[in-house]
Amino acid sequence: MQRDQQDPLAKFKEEFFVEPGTIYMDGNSLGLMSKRAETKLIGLMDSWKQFGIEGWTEGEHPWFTLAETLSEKAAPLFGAKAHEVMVTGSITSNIHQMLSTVYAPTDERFVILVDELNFPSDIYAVESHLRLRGQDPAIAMRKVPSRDGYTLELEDILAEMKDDVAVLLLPSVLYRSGQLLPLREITEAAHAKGIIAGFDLAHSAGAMPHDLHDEGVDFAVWCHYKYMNSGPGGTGGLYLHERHHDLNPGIAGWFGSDKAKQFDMDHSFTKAEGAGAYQVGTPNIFSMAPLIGSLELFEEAGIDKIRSKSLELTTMLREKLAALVPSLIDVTPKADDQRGGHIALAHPEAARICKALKKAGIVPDFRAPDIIRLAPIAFYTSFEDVEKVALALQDIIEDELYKEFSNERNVVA
Ligand SMILES: Cc1ncc(COP(=O)(O)O)c(C=O)c1O
Ligand SMILES: Nc1c(O)cccc1C(=O)C[C@H](N)C(=O)O
Repeated sequence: MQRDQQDPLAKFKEEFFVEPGTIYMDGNSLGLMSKRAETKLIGLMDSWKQFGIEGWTEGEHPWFTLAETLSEKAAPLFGAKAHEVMVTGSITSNIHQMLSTVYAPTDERFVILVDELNFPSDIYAVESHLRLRGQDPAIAMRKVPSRDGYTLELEDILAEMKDDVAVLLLPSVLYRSGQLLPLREITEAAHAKGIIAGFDLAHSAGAMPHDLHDEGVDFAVWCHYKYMNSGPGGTGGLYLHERHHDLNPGIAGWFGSDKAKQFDMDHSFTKAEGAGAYQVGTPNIFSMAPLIGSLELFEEAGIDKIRSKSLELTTMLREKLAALVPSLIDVTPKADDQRGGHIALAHPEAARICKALKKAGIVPDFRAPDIIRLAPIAFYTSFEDVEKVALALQDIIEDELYKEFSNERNVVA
């Protein structure tokens, strides 16, 4: 296809292990392995083999400073200063860390604002955090309602920013519909009301550029295993605006120490400067290793080019589907600046349509109750792949090929 020939990112497909005969559209949940990720993972296992304990300070990527080195390289993807980002933890553990650090409830201001469509783990984290602080989540957690069950209105978010709200935690991109929220407007409105603004970037990290520092965002958390292809359980990330760096970590551990002091083994904690302070225990070195390779690819491809290609791929997909399969209801917002890297299609038979897609060699995912998510990934999806997916969906729905499957979800996707 001509568009593939003109695509400046087409060459990156061969950097990835794409199973022959399949089209992988689930990189919004778990990105594929790249050859460089594999090489770096093997490289770090080799340094364990070769150096033993000395691997902390020897080898191509010494483990003691690996998280800091990766954070510096990742920071530009988030529009953050190097010392505002830390590769550590998981989204959920980082939510606990950030709330334990910035949430300072008073009798007047104690509510954490989330939304009705928020990812369950974020809700569980907020509820359990509130309980630990002696708050009743039924009162101290408030949810912005959704009018249509798929998206949020800015107006409704702003309306919930009442005087008793201390912190808000919203997604950048909603995991089901793919709606991208306006982080700058939300943050500015939150600050005008004295509210700390935090975001879960799970579905925007690696899919688009961010501007966290200039937007004034207070904190953010994300994972690297989706668009950043760091592998299942790959170490996550957090951002804390430098204006908060005087705060002691709510959950402290020795890897949050000033590195020069850490091995003094002193019982008084000397906090690292910057976001490094919010690390806890020993970093999961092998769960970070793939990210060394992934970040090289991001540096070479450029996040702006990745975002443009992603928008072109998703535009093509939804235009073709609108023409070929009108019974699929595209619930992702139309405007480019209001959507992330995947598109969400609602259909009453969604669970079994996904199973039929898998039988046809296409990997989507299903999210209850009725959503098919499709994420063409700039690094490894071609325009030709997108066309094939649209045609396969047309066959599956027109010929009712999905009827050979039960309309129940699988365990994971
Ligand atoms: C928006 C969102 N938040 C949180 C999570 C869970 O994050 P983790 O399991 O890395 O803590 C996910 C995905 O699993 C997610 O999509
Ligand atoms: N984190 C995941 C996992 O550990 C297993 C399976 C899937 C996931 C996911 O990331 C799901 C994803 N956050 C979603 O948007 O549904």
